[in-house]
Amino acid sequence: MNQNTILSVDGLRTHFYTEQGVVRAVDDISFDVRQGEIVGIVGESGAGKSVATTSILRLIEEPGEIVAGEITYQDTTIVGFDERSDGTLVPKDEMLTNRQMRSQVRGNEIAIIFQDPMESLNPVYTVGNQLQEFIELNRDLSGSAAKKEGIDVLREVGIPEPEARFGDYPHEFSGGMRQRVLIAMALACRPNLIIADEPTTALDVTVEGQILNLVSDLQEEYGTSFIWVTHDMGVVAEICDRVNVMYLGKIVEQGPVDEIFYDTKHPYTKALLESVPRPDRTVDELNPIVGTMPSAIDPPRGCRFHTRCPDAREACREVDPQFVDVSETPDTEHRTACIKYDDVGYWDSVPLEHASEQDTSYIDEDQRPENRDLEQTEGEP
Ligand SMILES: Nc1ncnc2c1ncn2[C@@H]1O[C@H](COP(=O)(O)OP(=O)(O)OP(=O)(O)O)[C@@H](O)[C@H]1O
Ligand code: NI
Repeated sequence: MNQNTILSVDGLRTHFYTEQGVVRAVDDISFDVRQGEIVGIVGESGAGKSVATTSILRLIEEPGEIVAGEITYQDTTIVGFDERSDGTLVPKDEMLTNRQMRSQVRGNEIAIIFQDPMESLNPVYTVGNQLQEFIELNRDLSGSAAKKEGIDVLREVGIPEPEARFGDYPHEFSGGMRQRVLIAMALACRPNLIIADEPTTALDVTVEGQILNLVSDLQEEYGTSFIWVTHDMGVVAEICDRVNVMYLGKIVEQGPVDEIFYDTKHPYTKALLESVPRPDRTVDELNPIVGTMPSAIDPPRGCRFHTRCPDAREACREVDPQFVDVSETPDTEHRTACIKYDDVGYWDSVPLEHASEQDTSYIDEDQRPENRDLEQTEGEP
């Protein structure tokens, strides 16, 4: 572990016990966050990004459950299990209670900003009212001091005439301004870590750019760490220092942003990069990722991405890829879970054929639509 690590997530699994089966939303992920950096979690819809971040705050609700792993924030155990002699896992004694999570961690140490500000802001109270109450609850300030702090923080996130806007209701703010209010609220408690779950997805590109600039500035000024959740590699390029690429409950690649962009290892990361606009490419060069993500209830065996992977081979259906270090230098910490880099039979194995959008790799070779020919039907009655 790096000495500046403030949060470490190790082997986290969060599952949902539904009538349809067990949803393996987060299925053994490990990553960390260091002081003052912005760490991205990127992936398509349903990859498990939000479940991962809500697990960190222990906000997972029924039928969901954190079933394994450790989450450590500074010296405190947010999640941890001891193994009994019969193999069952029991929560560790030192694990924070729900009450401690509420009073010591959420809000004042770790704050979260959600995608939809209207869900986090109460429409019947003024923005100033909510901000002031939040500050009074979480900091040692009351009355006019809390109000002054609220106005200051609104000014800081770039809300013009904050004194006047303090008495406005949430609906009187534009989408971008509401998002700034949420950032103000998160900042008002001076947290050490802010988790932002797609906070700019609903905004137009210009406003998104302004918010990202604001976050970069604040991050520099306060040294706050961020976990930034997004499906957009462009956003990752703009603000993140390191990134975790998630696919179907797993992290498939992690490392410094430059490495991930210019020395991409995992085929899924490559596909994600090719599917979003980049300043160095024209729109014509965009390639959407073929197919849809399989269900997290019954994920594919072997590598979970093999059903859509352009590089998949037979071995990818069998071997569960381990996270391997692909760093060129000792301190880069670039890892990926793809058997190409793990020398476990990939190169000797036969490429899988992907029939356009539909995955037929589970069908016997000679039964695939493209291989069925007259010779085979001859033997039939
Ligand atoms: N309450 C729940 N009950 C059952 N399954 C759930 C629940 N919440 C999430 N899931 C499942 O967990 C998986 C991961 O969901 P999650 O919301 O973390 O994805 P995401 O990466 O955040 O996607 P998006 O980009 O759309 O926000 C999905 O298969 C989702 O259906
Ligand atoms: Ni989400």
